Amino acid sequence: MTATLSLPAPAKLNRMLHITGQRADGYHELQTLFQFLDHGDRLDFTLRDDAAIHLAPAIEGVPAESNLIMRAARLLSEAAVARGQVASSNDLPGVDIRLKKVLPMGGGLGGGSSDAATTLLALDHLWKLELDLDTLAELGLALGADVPVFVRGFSAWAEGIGERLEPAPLDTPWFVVIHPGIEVATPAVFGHPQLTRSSPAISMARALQGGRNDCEVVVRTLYPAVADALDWLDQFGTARLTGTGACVFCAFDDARQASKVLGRLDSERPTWHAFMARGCNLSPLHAALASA
Ligand SMILES: C[C@](O)(CO)[C@H](O)COP(=O)(O)OP(=O)(O)OC[C@H]1O[C@@H](n2ccc(N)nc2=O)[C@H](O)[C@@H]1O
Ligand SMILES: Nc1ncnc2c1ncn2[C@@H]1O[C@H](COP(=O)(O)OP(=O)(O)OP(=O)(O)O)[C@@H](O)[C@H]1O
Repeated sequence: MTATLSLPAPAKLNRMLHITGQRADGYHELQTLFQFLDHGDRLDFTLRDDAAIHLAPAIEGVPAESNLIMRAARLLSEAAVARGQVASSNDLPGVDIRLKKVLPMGGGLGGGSSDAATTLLALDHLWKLELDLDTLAELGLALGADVPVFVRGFSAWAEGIGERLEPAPLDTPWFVVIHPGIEVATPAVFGHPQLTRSSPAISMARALQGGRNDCEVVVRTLYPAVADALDWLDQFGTARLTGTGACVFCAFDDARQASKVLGRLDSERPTWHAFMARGCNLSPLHAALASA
């Protein structure tokens, strides 16, 4: 009998995001609070009798070899070879990976990064490599700045480019998340001359009291649809951008309030995609793996 490991790849929100500097290689130094949502993609992993790695269905516009899932699988198999755990990647069993894509791409919800982290942890488990989370997070960082937090699996205060992580005791409200139907190019935002790059560094305790997203001003200018979504959601509380957008979110004390706002969206802005989800401080991926 072939066993399938079915795991979530949750979304993240940046509850706040300050840009405190820029490194010599062009990457920006951030201070951000990451929190997971109980909403995201799902990946099924089934071992094969040969050594091939297959992913289906394909994501339109993303060639298989550029898909972060395939890149994560290859990176992990190369690491197993480099560490002498197997002589060649052909000695590892192949795997069929099925992706149920739920999260919008270029949405600031970290979907691709989360898929990559789920793949690293799933294949580490199925290939019985037993790499520790430090090693997997370091491998993940090579795939994207947001991968380490998904590998580690706890809500976090992040510094550096997102790789220095400390657990953060965040509240766990319900969120309404709106995707205004456009894709934001992260490099266009980080490359913009008007981006704030010199916010003073603050403590995590201060950030937990509330903060802004420094990308918001530039994203509002470049993408009027995002500005519209922020302004609409601001009627109900404090609307924020996650990452570099395009998604915006607002926190609510209970599910009833969140669902009322979703109802208003249906009638007032039927072309936007939106969902509600609960914030969680332990990643649903780690919760699922603990019982795998
Ligand atoms: C904005 C955040 O979503 C916050 O969580 C992330 O920092 C972005 O992470 P990501 O989408 O995984 O981004 P990456 O794929 O690593 O980087 C995309 C591009 O954005 C720019 N970039 C990204 C992250 C960062 N801290 N500084 C940057 O300047 C770089 O030009 C980079 O080439
Ligand atoms: N498995 C994947 N899922 C989504 N995007 C992928 C995947 N693999 C590669 N990509 C590429 O990565 C890009 C960014 O996708 P992603 O969904 O991670 O954006 P994002 O939510 O804005 O991420 P972040 O919050 O990390 O900036 C996509 O436009 C796509 O070209």
